Amino acid sequence: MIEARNVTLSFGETPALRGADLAVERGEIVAVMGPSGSGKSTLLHCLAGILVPDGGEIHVDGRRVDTLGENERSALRRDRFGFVFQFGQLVPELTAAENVALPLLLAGVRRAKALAAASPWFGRLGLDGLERRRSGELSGGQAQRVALARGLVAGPTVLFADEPTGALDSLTGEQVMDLLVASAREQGTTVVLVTHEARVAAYADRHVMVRDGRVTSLAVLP
Ligand SMILES: Nc1ncnc2c1ncn2[C@@H]1O[C@H](COP(=O)(O)OP(=O)(O)OP(=O)(O)O)[C@@H](O)[C@H]1O
Repeated sequence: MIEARNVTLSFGETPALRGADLAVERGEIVAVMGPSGSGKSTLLHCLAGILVPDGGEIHVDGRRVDTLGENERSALRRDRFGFVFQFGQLVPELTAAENVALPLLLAGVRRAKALAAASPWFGRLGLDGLERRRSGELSGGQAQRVALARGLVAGPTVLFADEPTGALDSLTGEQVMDLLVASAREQGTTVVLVTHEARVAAYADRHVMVRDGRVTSLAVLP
């Protein structure tokens, strides 16, 4: 489903990726671990077509991602990928329901239909009654569950999650991870999860370590 081969990327003089290789099977949940600054987020951004590598190849869901133009990459992100980031990054002016519906609205789905598709996610993720709140009126855990619903509402083939529980306390983080994993399994969504926390990585089927811009080890979790 995902294959990265010898991916390199530098920010000016700083090499962030120095020949990273990664393969992820369809439906697999893979945790990308490693020290701060090792290149985890850069690798995720390359896989997701947010950043374009300097070298190497990236194939995701049958498409070569690294050679696509900006418009094609943005269409691929919108249509096939879902995202959850550390701080949720909800649009503050929109209600929770509108935030969840956003990927559908951006894909051209009519407002009523998009909001109808967003609606079941509130019950599914324990957010009933919060549909009309804005992000400033949600707790961190609620906001992150809204962000998770937004990441999954369009039925992505791959969910990219970068430290999705990084801003949450451990209990709230566990609730978010339980929901993320259950929802991904239910939809058969492949998940690439960047985390530096072993507790979070333990939710994955497998973890890989990134060190100095390379994927250095593969391990099957017990
Ligand atoms: N936009 C940028 N401009 C310049 N340098 C960058 C940029 N993004 C990342 N880097 C550098 O690239 C390297 C890899 O960064 P990256 O964010 O991928 O690491 P990370 O493993 O995700 O770290 P963390 O766990 O701290 O988030 C680091 O040296 C970082 O300083």
